[in-house]
Amino acid sequence: MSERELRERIAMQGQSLFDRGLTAGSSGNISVRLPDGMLITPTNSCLGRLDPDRITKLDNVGNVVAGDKPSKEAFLHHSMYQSRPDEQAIVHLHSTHSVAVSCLANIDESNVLPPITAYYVMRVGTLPLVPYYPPGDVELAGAVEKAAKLSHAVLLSNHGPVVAGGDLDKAVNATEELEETAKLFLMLRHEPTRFLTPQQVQDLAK
Ligand SMILES: O=C(CO)COP(=O)(O)O
Repeated sequence: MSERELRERIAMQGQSLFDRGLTAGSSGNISVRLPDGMLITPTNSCLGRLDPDRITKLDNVGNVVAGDKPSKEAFLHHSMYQSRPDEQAIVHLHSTHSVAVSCLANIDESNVLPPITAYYVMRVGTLPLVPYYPPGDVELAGAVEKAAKLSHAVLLSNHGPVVAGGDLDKAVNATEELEETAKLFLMLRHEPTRFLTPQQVQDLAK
């Protein structure tokens, strides 16, 4: 895809997420890896109303090459790309149910959500919890770099999900699968529940 097409794709996916209530106000950010850097949504922009021409282009060391001031999470996106060399796009949202789960006490911090459905296992798999740091904090980027070595999807404590994918559509689809599974988890939390067995999870990897 050309850089022009990638810019339009980011704007289209941002609008789709916004229109369906998966991102509110000016929360969230999206990036796509380029051979010489990345495209990332500008800071304080509403993902539902992105202007493709104003999406920021950063070079490999984080200098702005084109577009508006970058998202304050540009370091975090950079760190995730460092840990996941095969991933080409990253979505970060403050989607309601994922944020709710990120605030729960007594969860398994090495893998926050149990294997509720096969699709969750296939699209997300493992979800480590990243300790709390303020948005845009360079220590948050460092903690994400560490957690992302374990999975392409991580959950920021009291903040929201960050999900990488082989392309932007895959990153968006995995983020939505995570949000739906967080919703199911909250619905089932106080019910006796059958999760997929370790063998059933293993079979999905074949
Ligand atoms: O979601 C956000 C912070 O986590 C929004 O920050 P930006 O507007 O700088 O992208």
